[in-house]
Amino acid sequence: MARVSVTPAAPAPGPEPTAPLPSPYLDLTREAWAARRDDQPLSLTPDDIARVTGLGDRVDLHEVEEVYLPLSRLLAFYVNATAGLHRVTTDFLGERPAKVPFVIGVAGSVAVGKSTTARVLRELLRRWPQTPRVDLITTDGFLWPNAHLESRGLLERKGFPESYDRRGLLRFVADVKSGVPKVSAPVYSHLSYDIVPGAEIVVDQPDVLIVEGLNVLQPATVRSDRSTRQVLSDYFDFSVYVDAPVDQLRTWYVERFLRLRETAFADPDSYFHRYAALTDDEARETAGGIWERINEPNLVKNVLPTRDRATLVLTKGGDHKVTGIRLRRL
Ligand SMILES: Nc1ncnc2c1ncn2[C@@H]1O[C@H](COP(=O)(O)OP(=O)(O)O)[C@@H](O)[C@H]1O
Ligand SMILES: CC(C)(COP(=O)(O)O)[C@@H](O)C(=O)NCCC(=O)O
Repeated sequence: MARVSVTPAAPAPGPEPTAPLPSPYLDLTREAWAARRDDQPLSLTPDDIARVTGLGDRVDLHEVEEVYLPLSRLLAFYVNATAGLHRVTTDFLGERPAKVPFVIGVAGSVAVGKSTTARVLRELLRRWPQTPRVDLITTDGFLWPNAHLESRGLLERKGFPESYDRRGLLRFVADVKSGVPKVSAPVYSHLSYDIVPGAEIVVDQPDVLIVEGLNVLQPATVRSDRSTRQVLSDYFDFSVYVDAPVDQLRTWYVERFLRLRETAFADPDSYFHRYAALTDDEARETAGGIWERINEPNLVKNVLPTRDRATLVLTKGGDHKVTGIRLRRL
């Protein structure tokens, strides 16, 4: 009888199944990133910078030159490349080319500097010849009104995914992306701490739409029938996550609260007018309490887990200076 000898199969080539996956990101130092500016002249004056920053804080000019200008250069390349992709798709389909806005999401914690980043990017992108019309919306406009939140026990959950009209937000971005003219969004007021009845912001076929908010990179939730929903980031061509250590974020939140006490809260119409009379210690305690009850749990549970979905992560150290940049390349 013939003897059958069985040789053990050679191990499959490639890494062990348990080996870590390659990182989709390239990590750049601030210096390496700044060099990517490639002699692009700075097109913002100190007055322009002052205009785009919140609460009277100035964004350092070097910061704009070394971090945000190279980012706007990369974005200008992406805008051109994405327009090229649309052209080949419409050619393939035999359709007439239509103008499609380039959509950028800006995510991160409360107080990390999302609004400031988004406003600086808007000013820089407006200066590139292919993107003169840049619109910016913040997702707080899609928070449910206080009365609705209160009736569902969600007033202490402002900023959590369930506190937003997610369908309304998705429809808004989908409409803008598909070229619908004059798409309107509701408006939130930090003064009244509520949606402003009847107010709206209208977005009319811009070259670029920046969508800034805590939860813009939220993944799809699975429905009971196991189908997944569309999500906002399906409509993003690029996304930025602004990151900083949690302790630092708490400090920025409390500092901003102390400044608001002297500015916005001092207004008798402010929802938080009662905070204007707090002493420094009381204000620190109140702000720390809001941070610990609402903003930090939301950061840890809902916002931070979305960081790895961003195209680019800007990591900040103290003074809001960007210390490192991660760019998705896979
Ligand atoms: N790049 C920056 N340089 C200096 N200050 C900044 C910078 N980014 C944000 N800030 C300040 O930090 C605070 C929080 O920024 P903001 O953009 O309002 O945060 P968010 O929109 O994430 O809540 C504000 O007082 C703002 O002026
Ligand atoms: C309005 C916010 C939910 C941020 O909303 P976003 O624009 O990121 O959608 C947040 O700034 C906020 O007010 N949070 C409630 C707790 C607090 O007062 O800090």
